[in-house]
Amino acid sequence: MAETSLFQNALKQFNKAADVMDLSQSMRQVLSFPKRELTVNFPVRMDNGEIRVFTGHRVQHNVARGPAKGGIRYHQNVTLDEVKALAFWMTWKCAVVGIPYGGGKGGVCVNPQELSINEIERLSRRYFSEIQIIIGEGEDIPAPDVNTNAQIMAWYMDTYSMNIGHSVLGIVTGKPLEIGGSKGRTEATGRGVRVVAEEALRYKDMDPKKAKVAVQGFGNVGSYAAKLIAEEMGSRVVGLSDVSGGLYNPDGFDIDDLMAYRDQNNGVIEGYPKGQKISNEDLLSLDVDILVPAALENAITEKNARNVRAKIVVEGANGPMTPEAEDMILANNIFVVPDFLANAGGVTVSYFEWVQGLQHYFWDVEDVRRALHKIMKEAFGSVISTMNKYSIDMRTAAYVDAIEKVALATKLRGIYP
Ligand SMILES: NC(=O)C1=CN([C@@H]2O[C@H](COP(=O)(O)OP(=O)(O)OC[C@H]3O[C@@H](n4cnc5c(N)ncnc54)[C@H](O)[C@@H]3O)[C@@H](O)[C@H]2O)C=CC1
Ligand SMILES: O=C(O)CCC(=O)C(=O)O
Repeated sequence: MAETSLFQNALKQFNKAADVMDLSQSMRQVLSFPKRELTVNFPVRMDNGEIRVFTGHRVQHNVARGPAKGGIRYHQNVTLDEVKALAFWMTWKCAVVGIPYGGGKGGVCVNPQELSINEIERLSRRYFSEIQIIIGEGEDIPAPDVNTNAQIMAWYMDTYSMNIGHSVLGIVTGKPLEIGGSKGRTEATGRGVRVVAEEALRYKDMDPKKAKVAVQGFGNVGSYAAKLIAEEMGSRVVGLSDVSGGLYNPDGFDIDDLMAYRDQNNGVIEGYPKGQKISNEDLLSLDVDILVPAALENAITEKNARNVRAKIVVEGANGPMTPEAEDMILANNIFVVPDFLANAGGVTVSYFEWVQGLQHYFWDVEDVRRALHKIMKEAFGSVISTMNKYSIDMRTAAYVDAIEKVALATKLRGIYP
């Protein structure tokens, strides 16, 4: 059976909102197509002296509201179709929270677990040089995503700066603090998830202190979402999982302890002693108030959607639910806070980092957190108003809010479809 295209799934979501807005066919076309798609095949010398050729992509979906912005992932399943979908969602993400960017995304088809740290450095530097023809601090600004981190951003920044001849802080975000990173960026996506999770509970008249939570994915997004939901909202995180499997503890996990364990244990939670072992499928069907899928796309499909028992799903990952699964989830009266709103905290603090880098003036962490909280809360409130105005689901409402902004920018710039 042919794999479902992630980009086609994303277009289905977009068209559902475009129908609600009665968006013209010509504007639909303008907003559907990616502006640029670059594929690069490039050689990397392995530690044993052999040369391997890797394939990477960088897609800029839309730049009507500002430079393209979005992360770069390293994963063995990266395809151009996936990167197109992820770039598409970045356009709506930046628009829904009102930061002045378009959407971009990149990826390299590689399993980084199979490479040494030196091989990853060589791959990162070569990939970044290859895509340099379309990036720039005013054109397209990459950031971390799955399996990339501050160290890799440092190599990107250094590679670009060497080629230009001086340090260019605004070329990438998610950098280490010592070379122009922003305080609060590492935790930012998880913090944004925590803000909308609390808003969703409030909207549903539920008490955060009594809420039970399950989180799929214990990387950057999942671990900080779990930590802040537990520490700041007082909710009990009873289920967690990653690529190695899941864990259940009805009393709630100590997230700092688990993060420390993961960091000493090849990046996975497998073998953590203070929890009962469960599978990733079991995790999705736990009897909790909030489920946070924060791993990869298509975690919830029509095959397992009927097992989801959470009252609220807050999508930390990009595209964790297929459109067919969402129909089933909504039919079961489960409230869904959509990905490109729920996980917009990361790009929002990336925006703060970019501004700080351009100005060479750096903020306190309290200022970063306060500004992030305000943006996330206001975007949530605005999408809820749109949802209630049109009697639509929250994802469609988030698209309506975002499409309105991008379509208006497109018209103002002189295209009149
Ligand atoms: N890092 C960021 O700032 C942002 C990331 N995202 C999205 O959040 C998601 C997670 O990204 P990060 O946390 O940055 O990646 P990461 O690489 O830090 O962590 C990914 C996590 O998912 C787990 N995982 C991988 N395959 C899995 C599977 N089949 N089942 C269960 N768990 C699995 C990994 O073990 C790891 O714990 C992705 O969809 C990403 O695009 C969205 C917004 C911003
Ligand atoms: O921080 C950024 O610029 C983008 C993060 C990202 O890739 C995402 O939000 O999916």
